[in-house]
Amino acid sequence: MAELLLALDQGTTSTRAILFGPDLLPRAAAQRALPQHYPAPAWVEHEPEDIWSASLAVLREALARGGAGGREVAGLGITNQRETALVWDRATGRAIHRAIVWQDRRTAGACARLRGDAAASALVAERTGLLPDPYFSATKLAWILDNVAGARAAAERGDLCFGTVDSFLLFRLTGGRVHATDATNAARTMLFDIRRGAWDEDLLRLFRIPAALLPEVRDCAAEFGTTEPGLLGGAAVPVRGMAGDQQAATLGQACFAPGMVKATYGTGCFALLNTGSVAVASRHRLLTTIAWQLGGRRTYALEGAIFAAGATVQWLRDGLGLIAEAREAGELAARADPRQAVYLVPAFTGLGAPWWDAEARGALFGLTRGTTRAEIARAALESVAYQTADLLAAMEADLAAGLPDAAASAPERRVLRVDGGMVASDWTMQFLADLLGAPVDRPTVLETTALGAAYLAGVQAGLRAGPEAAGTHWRRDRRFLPAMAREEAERRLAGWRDAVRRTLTAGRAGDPTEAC
Ligand SMILES: Nc1ncnc2c1ncn2[C@@H]1O[C@H](COP(=O)(O)OP(=O)(O)O)[C@@H](O)[C@H]1O
Ligand SMILES: O=P(O)(O)OC[C@H](O)CO
Repeated sequence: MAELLLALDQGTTSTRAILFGPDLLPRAAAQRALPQHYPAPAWVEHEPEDIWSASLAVLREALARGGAGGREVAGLGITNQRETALVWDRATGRAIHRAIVWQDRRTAGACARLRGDAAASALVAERTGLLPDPYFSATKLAWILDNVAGARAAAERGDLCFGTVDSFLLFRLTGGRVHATDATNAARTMLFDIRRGAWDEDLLRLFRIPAALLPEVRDCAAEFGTTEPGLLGGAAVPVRGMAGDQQAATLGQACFAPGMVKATYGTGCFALLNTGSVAVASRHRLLTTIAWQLGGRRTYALEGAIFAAGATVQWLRDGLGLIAEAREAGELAARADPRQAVYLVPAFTGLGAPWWDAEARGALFGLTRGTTRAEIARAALESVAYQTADLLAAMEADLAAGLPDAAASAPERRVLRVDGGMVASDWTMQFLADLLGAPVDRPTVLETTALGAAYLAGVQAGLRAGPEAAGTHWRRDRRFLPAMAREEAERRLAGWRDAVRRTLTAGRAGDPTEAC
């Protein structure tokens, strides 16, 4: 009987496939690194054929390692790096340009002009819940249409397809039969009305995007078609789940109730707070996004993105040479002099939410002759917790203003569920709990993104109950409880906010709860 669930997690730096049992416990996995291309400063591209070949390879490998054939798979769930834009030929499936990655800043000028236009900015915010920023797909797509010879005319004739990575992979897996995406990925394009759940004609006009390019938008758990029989284990595997990676992680963390929040600590950090059926408009420069769409009903989230989380540890290792391996950062931090107040503001590529200061650059404060690599390592790990505290403070303020019931009535809201490579650091997780004054829960399955995709496929296959049902697949590995006195935590937070204020470019305040 087909009861296995296969998840494909196509991320920015790697592509993973995990085969899960019907109990949602991982059985086998495979992974490939994804080459990055930097053709100009601040440009980041991926080769579409690399994305495709790595995806196919890891799917086949995970099946082989799990000793399973395609026939035993009840559903494949696809989850992906979000916003990254691809355009391909509808007849051949060949991309007409490399994928323009979410980190790519080539359209910063166009976005700055848009931000200068109050009516256009308001339209973007109101319809999409986003801010005019190169991060999102719309201006990347427009760039491809304007810079690849003949692309715009071909798009208008309906000869081309646009999609995020999920949509591209689905098209390839189904042999070009299905051009579709899901609501969470559509929500990151800056072309989608998140309240109506439909592509928005005003935005298509604003960004000059022909509607003929766009994929059909489906629920996150849906019939997305079947894979070509020759591709996976000799069978046509049904694709039954799809979600952007941070939304999939929110499902993997079972943050099903309004007020529940998860943070994923990889290179950067993405925190999502479930706001239920209400799309809360942020007054603190957080994003409003679709958490998932099931049975045609949308659940929304507030999202905050931090650009440098694990990246600060990579900097300690590769930039400064202070450590040889990531895990040494925690050991070093534990030996730091507790009397020294050293702060690192890791604005290596500017600061994300709630500041959105692209021009700010990193800074170290509080150095003395007694400062050693231990205090710097501690400041680097602490910076991740301080930034999380800023995000959560902004979320709390938005929630209180936009959803007072959830703010008051969700006891789980005070617990932060964490995942991603960096949560291996017990030292950092303990400091996070200390600073937040709230429990921090680390689950047993840390691959929450793949877990979320498998969960969606399982719901569609009828093997799992949907989020409304009682019970959960989530299991705790460890809870970190706050052990620091509140006054001490507040004193440290005040020191951090002073450091941020001194790092921000002129005219910005250093208090994350000040409305914009
Ligand atoms: N024990 C550890 N302590 C601190 N940071 C760690 C530890 N292990 C891994 N990391 C950090 O976690 C990040 C990798 O996490 P991962 O979830 O794989 O990221 P991504 O998906 O963004 O590539 C790296 O930036 C690494 O520096
Ligand atoms: O691929 P990741 O894990 O770095 O996630 C990227 C995000 O989806 C970008 O929005």
